Amino acid sequence: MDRIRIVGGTPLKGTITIGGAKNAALALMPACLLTEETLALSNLPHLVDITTMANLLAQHGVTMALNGHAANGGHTGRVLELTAAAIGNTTAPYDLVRKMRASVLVLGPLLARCGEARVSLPGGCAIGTRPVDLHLKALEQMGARIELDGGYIIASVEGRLKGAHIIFPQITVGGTENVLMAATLAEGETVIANAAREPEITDLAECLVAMGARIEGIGTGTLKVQGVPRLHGAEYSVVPDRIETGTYAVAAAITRGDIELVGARFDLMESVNKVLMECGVHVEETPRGMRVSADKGEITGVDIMTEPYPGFPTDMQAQLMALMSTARGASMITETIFENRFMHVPEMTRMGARINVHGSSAIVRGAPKLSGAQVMATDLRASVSLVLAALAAEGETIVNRVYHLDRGYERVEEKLAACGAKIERLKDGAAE
Ligand SMILES: CC(=O)N[C@H]1[C@@H](OP(=O)(O)OP(=O)(O)OC[C@H]2O[C@@H](n3ccc(=O)[nH]c3=O)[C@H](O)[C@@H]2O)O[C@H](CO)[C@@H](O)[C@@H]1O
Ligand SMILES: C=C(OP(=O)(O)O)C(=O)O
Repeated sequence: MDRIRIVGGTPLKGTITIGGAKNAALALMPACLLTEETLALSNLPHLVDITTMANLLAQHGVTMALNGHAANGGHTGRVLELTAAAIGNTTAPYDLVRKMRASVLVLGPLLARCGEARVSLPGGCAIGTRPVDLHLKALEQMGARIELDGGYIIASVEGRLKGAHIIFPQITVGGTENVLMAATLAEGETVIANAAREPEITDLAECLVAMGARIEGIGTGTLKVQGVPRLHGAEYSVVPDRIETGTYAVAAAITRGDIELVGARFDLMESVNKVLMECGVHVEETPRGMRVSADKGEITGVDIMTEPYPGFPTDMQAQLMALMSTARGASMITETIFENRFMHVPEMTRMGARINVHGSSAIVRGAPKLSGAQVMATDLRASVSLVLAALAAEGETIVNRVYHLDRGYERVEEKLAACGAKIERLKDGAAE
């Protein structure tokens, strides 16, 4: 298994280009199942999770053409044409779903288009149990019959799904996406109240509108969808990744460097930027994106609580914890979305970070210095938080189990090395 070797201590300086958002792309790709025409997605990131979703869609009968790297509004990224002319298979098998939980996003579209779907239940993962009960209850409200059998969700509906008034008891990003896609082809009006407002949902809703869906309230907590009998093809560009942006913003801050994040959407970064500025990081919008810099010794501890958008994202919690580990003073980081998202703590502690976890909160006391160590990555954002800590640490760090990182970060070592980081990938079997 590949590992990453980092020798820390260099302030990072330069530019990093931000790619398309993994979590937007993973919702946009299954939307192709809603029409027999072609959905062309540009600014698609080159990530393992995207390949997994492409493999899943291919076995449902989707044909795909990848049109290489294309310039797209200043961003780089690939264009993928997805055509679900005929859906030959409505089963999403365990082997693909277990690799990536977002696979469950084929459920709503398959049910709406084909009247049936058999989707493996995604299991829990390192960050929590992550049930999909709210997705299923909402689809049942829309007239679907749902049974669980042999680890599979078996869903069917006679005729079309029916519009319904859905009130999510808890904000769910995936649940909102599944129901939103299903509702576009349902009979009548669906209201989704307490809908998630993440920019990735706005991206999905705008793409669905480009495909002929009728959706009101985009970007708000109440989505109103008038179902239509069919959708058509469209061309759509994936929104830049706000979590990748935030991660590299922390790379600039933690190394007390200066990086311009080209292609970043400044307007989507409000909660993250507010925290960065509160702890003394300089953040400014530039014509090409945003610039993040920090001076030596300047960062102070701040308290953070993760919340649904527009609050501080759980997907940035581990990265901020790495930064707080190098800050002056203490900070309290409270995780409210997932019950087990502090898996990075013991590994950061091995690098000299001073962190105590009490239930859903972690108290971080800034350490005078972090030191390089062998560490193990447990999930995607935990992995990158260890890379960030390593960039600031004295000496050498080896991050093991790098495959988590490749799920969500494109060419991470190349992007960081271009800003002066001493970082290399040790290929499976290579000497340390
Ligand atoms: C591919 C993708 O976009 N992943 C993101 C998505 O995950 P995902 O869509 O899985 O996250 P949700 O917003 O659904 O989960 C939020 C919370 O609700 C709970 N829940 C959710 C659904 C359900 O039916 N029942 C239930 O109890 C979950 O266990 C979790 O505690 O949003 C998360 C929250 O911003 C992000 O961290 C993930 O990166
Ligand atoms: C938790 C994440 O992804 P997923 O929902 O695919 O596990 C993430 O992107 O941080």
